[in-house]
Amino acid sequence: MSPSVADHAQLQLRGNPADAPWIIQKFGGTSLGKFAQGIAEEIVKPGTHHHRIAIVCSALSTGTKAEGTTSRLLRAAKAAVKPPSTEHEEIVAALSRDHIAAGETLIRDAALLEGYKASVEAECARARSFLCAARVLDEISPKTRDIIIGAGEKLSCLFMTTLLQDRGVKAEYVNLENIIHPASTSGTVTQAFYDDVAVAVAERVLECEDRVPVVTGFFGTVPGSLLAAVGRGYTDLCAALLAVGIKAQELQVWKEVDGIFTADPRKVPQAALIPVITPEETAELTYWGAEVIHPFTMEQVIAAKIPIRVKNVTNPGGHGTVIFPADQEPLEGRVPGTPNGLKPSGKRPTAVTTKADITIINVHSNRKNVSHGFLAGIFSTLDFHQLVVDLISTSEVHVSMALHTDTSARQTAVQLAAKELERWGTVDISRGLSIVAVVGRHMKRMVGVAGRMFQTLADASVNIEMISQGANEINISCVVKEKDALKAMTILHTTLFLYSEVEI
Ligand SMILES: Nc1ncnc2c1ncn2[C@@H]1O[C@H](COP(=O)(O)OP(=O)(O)O)[C@@H](O)[C@H]1O
Ligand SMILES: N[C@@H](CC(=O)OP(=O)(O)O)C(=O)O
Repeated sequence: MSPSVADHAQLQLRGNPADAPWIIQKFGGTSLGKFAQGIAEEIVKPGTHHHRIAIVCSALSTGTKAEGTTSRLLRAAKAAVKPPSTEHEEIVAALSRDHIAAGETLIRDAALLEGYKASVEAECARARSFLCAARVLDEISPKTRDIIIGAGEKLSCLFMTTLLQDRGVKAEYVNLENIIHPASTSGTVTQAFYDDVAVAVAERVLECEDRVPVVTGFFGTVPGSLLAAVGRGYTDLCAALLAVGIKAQELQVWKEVDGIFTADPRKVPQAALIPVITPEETAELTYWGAEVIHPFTMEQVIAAKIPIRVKNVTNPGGHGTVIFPADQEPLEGRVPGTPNGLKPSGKRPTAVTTKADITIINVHSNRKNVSHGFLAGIFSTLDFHQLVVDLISTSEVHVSMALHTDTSARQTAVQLAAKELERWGTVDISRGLSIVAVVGRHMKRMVGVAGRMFQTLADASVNIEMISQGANEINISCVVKEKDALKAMTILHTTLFLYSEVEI
């Protein structure tokens, strides 16, 4: 029997080449919202020439993450249990409209478009039914909230699957909503749990055969809840688990920057792209404000000796930044595209970064208490208020702590904690501060970085409120007034990154 027109069209589609190495590509919400066409035509499709590609998608955002689908679904979940608000219904209707509009703009094939629209409507109807159930029950469990936010990744993957098919790629929608067995969703999140998820996700992806898997970065209701256990940015972790389970050659995290820079390129135009960086340095940078990658992601992938490459959706030909330990060989041969191997030259700090919304709490002991209970008492108070200390500097009778107070809840918690801390002595609070951190693995063997850092800030009349060096010796941080942070970062970048240091 000769193939039908539809079969013929299917035969023309490009799929994954048999037995080629796997590359996992993770796309964030804003990249998908703004560059879906480029991702399909210039990244995924050409990727299948030499590799098997699986893509992991986050939920669409057209502007900032705060206005994106996940944030809107979280708002809907809140509104559902706050009658008489009908905001949840309006949000779901708007999400349906937005996803259908995205499809109408880019999907050319009428039949594919119709099928896509029906799937969007079905998915939105399902989200609506969970929200209505929450309204009736007058409560929303963490698991229900997980299911509701998961609709975001399902919608974006339905969109990307159809778009890829429309552009001649054999693609398969892979919904991981039920990938975790219900029996394992009680208890706590352990490494063994992540190992099981990695295996299950890889098995599901292998079922796609030559079709390019389009995988929901949402991977089901994890023990406790996804938001509590992993937090926002969980699609990075999902991509990491897939890369580990399938033994990928590389995990690519696609951003709207060329990779990791010596400073935030939006703020410091002279910042340079870092070709290779270690996971420890990346973790420090991420912690101090460079929003590059979810920290758990690195742990999982690096333990499996798989390099991570950060690349730019608007510059697919760029080398990007490879994250890999300096002293290891990757699982699958050399890291492709790193001419100097994994050991970049130059004995300078790697990067400088800042973190805003910092508050310092100073506690001066009244010496009426024995010093051994002093620190324990302070930390139990902070723990009670769920406050995390970013930096600490201490003597026997004086403690300064820098805390991230980016939400009004945290600001209130600091206020309450400070009141309670008065039992230990005099307490004062300084607000409106930023952390400035210099990070680099070579700093362990360099003399003079700290000296030059503080001299540079003094020369620029930047007042330093607090100083701290990380125990791993690859970061030196200080706290400055928020209004001085950009000046501090720029001047440190210019001074510390221009001169080589003396190695000891
Ligand atoms: N050292 C750094 N290198 C690269 N990006 C950085 C750095 N510090 C801060 N950033 C910022 O992190 C963001 C990461 O890229 P983006 O694609 O916008 O993130 P996401 O996909 O997580 O929304 C960029 O906006 C960039 O300005
Ligand atoms: N969509 C989810 C998960 C995620 O990973 O997001 P992104 O990849 O866009 O940072 C969120 O907004 O938290």
